[in-house]
Amino acid sequence: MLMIALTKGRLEKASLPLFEKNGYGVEKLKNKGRELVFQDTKKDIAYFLAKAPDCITYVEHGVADVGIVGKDTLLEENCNCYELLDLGIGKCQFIVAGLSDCDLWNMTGHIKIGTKYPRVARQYFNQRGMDVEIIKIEGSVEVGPLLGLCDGIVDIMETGTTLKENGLVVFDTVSEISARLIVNKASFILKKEEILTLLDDIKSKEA
Ligand SMILES: Nc1ncnc2c1ncn2[C@@H]1O[C@H](COP(=O)(O)OP(=O)(O)OP(=O)(O)O)[C@@H](O)[C@H]1O
Ligand SMILES: O=P(O)(O)OC[C@H]1O[C@H](OP(=O)(O)OP(=O)(O)O)[C@H](O)[C@@H]1O
Repeated sequence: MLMIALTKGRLEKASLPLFEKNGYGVEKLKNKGRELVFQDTKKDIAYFLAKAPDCITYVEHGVADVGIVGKDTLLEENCNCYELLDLGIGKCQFIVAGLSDCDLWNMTGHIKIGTKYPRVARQYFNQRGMDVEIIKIEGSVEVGPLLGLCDGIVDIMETGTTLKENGLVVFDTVSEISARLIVNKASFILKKEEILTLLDDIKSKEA
């Protein structure tokens, strides 16, 4: 039996078609209430829903054999597991943004950056040789520069609508993001065949 941790929310919705179109029985996941653990109706697989960093924790501890998590979370958290597949879903970018009248790169003095991803932001600004203060924000990150909490943000952009509607512009792209399939290291030895079958089933057939 394989146990799969799915990131709740956007990635959960984007992952379901990958399973569905390849003969997996995920209808209970599609029509769920508050239930969080589901048995596949066609395969010997169980799925459960968790927040992205918790998916990593469950996979690292071997409670889940496999997880589906965004590259953003993998870059932010230390993940001691195998990243085996780019699923090509949940595509977006890490960007640096701010108000259009802010010249972030030529600012002198104390620079403040708001982000949900302090590690990614710290690494980015360190690489540019910029000493900035990182302020951790849990969501609605675009509000930070608007209200003067910070000069710039490091956040996810998908369509660009949230930035645009809040009067912010992109200063730089940090990296591309998509959902990845991660695997517990011991599971990859003990359940190799099951895992390789899953990988083969759900990897993009167009490639
Ligand atoms: N527009 C987007 N905004 C945020 N994440 C996106 C977007 N598009 C794809 N993703 C991916 O989806 C994952 C989950 O995002 P989602 O918005 O569902 O939850 P979250 O905002 O990270 O957490 P929370 O449950 O606190 O809202 C992200 O980690 C990222 O990999
Ligand atoms: O480029 P867009 O298509 O507008 O998407 C980007 C927005 O989506 C995410 O926020 P989310 O909706 O997850 O809400 P949050 O701010 O509470 O994390 C992200 O943090 C951006 O704010």
